[in-house]
Formats: sequence, C-alpha cells, structure tokens
Amino acid sequence: MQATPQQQAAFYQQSKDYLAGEAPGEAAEQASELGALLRYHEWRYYVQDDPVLSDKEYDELFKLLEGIEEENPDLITPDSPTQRVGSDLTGDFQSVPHLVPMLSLGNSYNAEDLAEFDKQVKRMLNMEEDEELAYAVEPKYDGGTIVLVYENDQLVRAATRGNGVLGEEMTHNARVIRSIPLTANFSKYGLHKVEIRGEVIIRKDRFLEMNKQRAAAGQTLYANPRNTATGGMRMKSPTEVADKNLEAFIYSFGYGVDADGNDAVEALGTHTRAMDVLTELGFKVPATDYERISVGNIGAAAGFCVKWEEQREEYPYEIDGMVVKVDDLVLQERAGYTSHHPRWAIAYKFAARQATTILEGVDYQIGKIGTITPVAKTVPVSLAGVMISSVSLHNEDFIRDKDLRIGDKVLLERAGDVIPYIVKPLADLRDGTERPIEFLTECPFCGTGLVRAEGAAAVRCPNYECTGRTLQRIIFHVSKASMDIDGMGKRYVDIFNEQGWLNGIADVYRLPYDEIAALEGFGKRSAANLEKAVDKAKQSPLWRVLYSLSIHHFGKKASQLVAQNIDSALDLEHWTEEQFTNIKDIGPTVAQNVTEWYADPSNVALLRELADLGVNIYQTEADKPQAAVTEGPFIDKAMLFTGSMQQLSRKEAQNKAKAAGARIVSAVSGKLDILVVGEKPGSKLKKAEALGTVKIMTEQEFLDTLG
Ligand SMILES: NC(=O)c1ccc[n+]([C@@H]2O[C@H](COP(=O)([O-])OP(=O)(O)OC[C@H]3O[C@@H](n4cnc5c(N)ncnc54)[C@H](O)[C@@H]3O)[C@@H](O)[C@H]2O)c1
Ligand SMILES: [Zn+2]
Repeated sequence: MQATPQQQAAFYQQSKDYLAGEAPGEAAEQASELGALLRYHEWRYYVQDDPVLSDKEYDELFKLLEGIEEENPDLITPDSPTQRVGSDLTGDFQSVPHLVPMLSLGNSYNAEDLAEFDKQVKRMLNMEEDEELAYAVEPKYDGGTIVLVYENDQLVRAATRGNGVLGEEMTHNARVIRSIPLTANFSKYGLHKVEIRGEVIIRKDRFLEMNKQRAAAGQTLYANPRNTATGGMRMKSPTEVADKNLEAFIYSFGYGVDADGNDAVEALGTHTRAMDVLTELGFKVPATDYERISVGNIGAAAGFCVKWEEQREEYPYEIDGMVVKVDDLVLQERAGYTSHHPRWAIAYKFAARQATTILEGVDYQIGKIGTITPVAKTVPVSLAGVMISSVSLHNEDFIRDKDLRIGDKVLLERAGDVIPYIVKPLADLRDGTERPIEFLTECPFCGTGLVRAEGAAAVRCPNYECTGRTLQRIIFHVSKASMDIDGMGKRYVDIFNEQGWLNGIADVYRLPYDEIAALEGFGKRSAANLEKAVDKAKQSPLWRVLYSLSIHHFGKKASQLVAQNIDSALDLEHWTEEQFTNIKDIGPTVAQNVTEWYADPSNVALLRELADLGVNIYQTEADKPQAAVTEGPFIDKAMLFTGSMQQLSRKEAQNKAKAAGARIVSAVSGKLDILVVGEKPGSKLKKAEALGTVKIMTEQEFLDTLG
C-alpha cells in the first residue's frame, strides 16, 4: 500500500468523521469506504508500526462496518476487514502456510461486554444461561505474534502471524530468543508434531535501558516496547535479534498430533492443563494464580480483568488487555470460529493510552514564580477514559524538538497517573496548511519582557507584581502545601478574584465574609467555615509563611532550615547572602533570591501588613529543629508494605518506617529494598520474590527490627 500525505490526511479526517457519527452516503458506500479506511489503518498499524488511530477508535470503525454488514449481508466482500485477519506481511521474508489458520480476537471493554460474550458462547454450546462455564484468563501481551512448530521434540520452524493463513518464516531469528527452547519433550504427551503460539515482547525496564544506551550513543530512540519487539524479530541477522532482549510468552496450542496424525491436544482436557504442560516442558508461560487463573464463571473472569487493569503499570511487561478463553478444550472446538476470530475467546481491552487528535492552537499559563508554560489546545479526544482538550507543551525547546505546528495531527499518550503528553506530530499526514507556533517575547498578563535564564528551558515573567503571577501566588499561598487554608483552593481564589477581592496575598486575610455568605453556592455556613480556616492558618509555623511567599528557588526544605535560625520573618531584612549560606544545605541561589526579595521595600511592607492582620511571623515550637535519625537498619531504604497489617494500620507502619529513615515507594521494582508483608500479600510478594533482590519481612520482624 502507498498513500500520499494528502490521501493520508483525508483518510484520517474521514475516520474521525465516522467516529463522530457523521457518516455520509448509503450503506453500500459506507461499507466500501469503511473497508478502505480499515485497510489503511491496518497498514499503518501492522506494516508501518505507526498507527494514527487508537485501538479503541479502530475497533469502533470495525464495529460500524460489522453493523452495516449484519444488516446488509449482500455487502460483505471476501476482502472485507471483518472477514479476515489484518496482515503484517512485508515481503521481506519467505511466506509459509500455518498448520491451522491463526486468527484475531473479538473485543470487549467491560463486565457487561463479557456477560454478553458468555451468553453467546452458551448459545453456541446449547447451554442454559445460568449454567456454570469455566474460563481461563491471562494477560494479552502487546508484542508480535510468533507461531512455533516442533516436530519430534525439535523446533523446526518459527513464523509471524502474517495474514493468518501465511506467516513470515523467521526460524533463525527465533532460535536466538532464549525463552524459546530448541527442544522440548512433547513426545512425553504423545505429541509428535505441534504448532504453538505466543507473543514476542520486551520487558519494559530492558526497553528503557536500551533507549538509555542509544541516547548515550547519539542514536535515535525506539518508539515503544511493542514496535521494538515486532521490529526486533524482523532483523536481518540473528545476532541483531539477540541484542534486542526479546522474550516469548506462550499462550496456546494451535495444533498437535500424534505419530499417526490424530489430534493429541484435546486429551489434555483444559486450556489450563495445556498451559501447565507447556510450563513443564520449559516454555515461558503466564504463571498460574498470578498472571493466569481458571475461574468458574464469567463474573469472576471479569473481576480478574479489572484487577489487572488496575495493576497494569506495575507489571514488567506491556499488556493491552486480558484474554478470556473457555477453559474446556472440547467445548472450545464445539463453539468454533468465525473467519476472523475464535468464538470461544475474547480480548478484554484496557482503556487505550494513546490517541490522536489535532493541535488547534496554543494558550499560555503562568506559574507563581513567573514561568510561562505553553499549553496545546486540541480537538477533544478520549484518552484512557478521560476527555482531553489541553495538553502541556512544557517549553519552547519541547515544541522545537518535536517540530510541532498548529494544525498538526498529534499522537497523545497517557500512561498510569502520568499527565497526558504529546508524543509526536504525525508529520507524514501534513498537507501544507500547518503553521509554525510563534514564541512569546512579552508576558501575556502584564506585558513585561520575558527572560530566559542561561541553561534553563523555560521563559519567565520577571515582574513580581505581574497580575498573572500574583493570582498564582495566592493560589499557592492558600494551598495545603503552604498555609493550608482548609477548603480554600483554586476554585475559591478564582471566584473571589473575579469579585475583585484579591489583589495580593494580604487580601486573603481581609475577605468580606458577609458578602461571601451572599454569593451563589456559598451561604452563611460555608462563609463561617472559611473564616475559621483562615483564622487557624494565621497561627501557622513561621516556615509556612516564608514558603507561602513564592520566592524563586526558596522551597519547603530551605524555608524550614531558615525558620530554625531566626526569631521573626523580619530578621531576614538585613541578612547578607553569607548569613544564608552559613546555614548547612542552603546554597547561593537561595541566598541570592531571598536577599533580593527582602531588598524590595514593598515586600517587607507585605510582611508587616500580614503581621498586622494577625498572621504569625515568629518562630514557633514546630519550627525548632527535630532530632533526626541518622543511623539504623532502615536509613535510606526504599520500603513497601503489602497485605493487611495486624498490629498497626498501614499508615502507622509507613510513618514508623519513615521516622526510622526509610522512603515509602508504591511499586515493586528493582529499586525496592524491603517489602513488609501482612496477611494475604498477593501479587506484590510474588513479584518481589521473583526479583530476588528484595528483602522480605513479616510485620513482626519489622516491629522487632525497629526495636
Ligand atoms: N490503531 C489502529 O489503527 C489499529 C489498526 C489495526 C489493528 N489495531 C488493533 O489490533 C486489533 C486487531 O489486531 P489483531 O488481529 O492482532 O488482534 P488482537 O491484537 O486484538 O488480538 C489477537 C492477538 O493477541 C495476541 N495475544 C497476546 N496475548 C494473548 C493471549 N494470552 N492469548 C491469545 N492471544 C494473545 C496474539 O498475538 C493474537 O494475534 C484491533 O482490535 C485493534 O485494537 C489497531
Ligand atoms: Zn507578567
């Protein structure tokens, strides 16, 4: 397939139109158009390894076509994407026929979809809806399919899925993947010739490590583990394949006969048992009771899928969903296949983490110290279950490095808790109407010329009085981290600012509570609560007041250190930079910025004003230094608690560990030092044991060590 940028831009726009429910024309026209669109997206996905739609969007187009074909069966053509498997044949390797066709999977996205699948399977099997039907569930690995043939216990062939009927032969490449055994004792189970299926993938940390090395060597970075795995399998020489750290997870038999050519797989009984056998024969198989389970009904299968979606980020491999399979092998055959997928299995797709959209313009945000952040405004798009219409562009360098332009189609990603970001523009879809992004030279809020510190990526508005900055400073001043005024967040600040009540930090302590009570959505009660919270904040320790001023580079730690060494915030008015740097851990940058701030009389006046309004500016008990722990078994250890604790709550245990010098982390990884396990620890323990580098303690051992 070949397509010009104009054609590609048109395919993209047409796809988005269909997805937005704007389908033109008659059914026949739509069917042929959708067919062409899906074929284009399959080419981008399988052959170019560079899709322009999210999987979810592709699946939606696919469902649209399926729906039309269902109502108009005469429109079904043999080359319709619904009738066959998307092809990744590139022509670079020799094609070989699979022993049995290798199909795709149907899709589901939630428990209801799975319940519907369960109903359909039972219908195929002539079962009652309320009869129990056992399912096996396992991760859906996001890599490249590999199909292995063993004959007389020897690996004789390996191939990709290809178009499902023909695969591309890459036996030499598969032989260097260490988790693929060259011999396996299939004959023990009467299996003379077998075809087994698996997924070639790269562990996430190995992928990152490879990219780190490539970056150091000045080489271009690999896009993601999936592309690297599929690309890695297709290297011209096996030595290059060996460099890619590939692994293969095996997830099923496709075929298996005895010496007389009779089926010998069904005799294993269940998929679960077949997987156990493959494990015993030395294959890398999802581990039982961790990565895979066998359950009595679809509800339990759905529960396992949901749990895995939650722990997806912690898992060392990329998975894009789970696969739910009827466990009984005889029932599988009875349920049968469509030309596209088995009827006895279904993929449970996790929310897509990537999506494409159009960059329509750029807005600017200002931070409390004046940093200007460009923000992309995009056509709204659903990403990992959330509608996204603005995405941070960080700074000018980011825009320049990615060569982003207004009008570009862009690829967005949102993984785990990470905020969404633009991975790249889809440059080969540009049609010439895109415009460069212009960089600001003046502050959009106060017009002051922007400055860029040497070596810094960001530009700043240097004007402390800038209206944009002042508002951000007030938001920070009231926040939890700073003066901690309960209930008064950004939303309140915006409302009060609109009323003209907030022109500076001091105004926080002059709020007109009667008028607030009269505001829509407030009332007497919330106004009184707010007043109470403001009064309480006035008694905050000195370090919070210092920190709340948003002095450039003067962070929480530095504010605490300085507060330990003074009686009043006003003491600093006459401090020299040297007095600051005499405090251990206070550097020259902090010293310079704080002295500069105090050199401005209006800032000192602000402190006096705050004091007059009743805000504490003197050292309190809470400001005095605490004796810190400097030695012991938990100093600087990365710790994690899992399972339910019996003697302490999780929070208490964590606080004790922190007080003993430990850091609390949230995931099991190579960086974890100590895992403390309570009752019913679950997957974190298994993972830590598998790593082999983590010290594992019971709750009692933890308490005993603490002493
Ligand atoms: N974004 C796009 O433009 C685009 C284009 C084409 C296809 N796609 C995506 O690809 C899907 C269709 O691709 P497909 O035919 O490769 O199907 P699929 O990826 O949805 O499922 C089938 C594949 O899953 C893999 N797999 C991983 N773990 C497995 C396990 N435990 N058991 C069984 N199989 C397992 C197998 O390799 C198998 O080939 C679509 O649903 C869509 O999500 C996206
Ligand atoms: Zn400004």
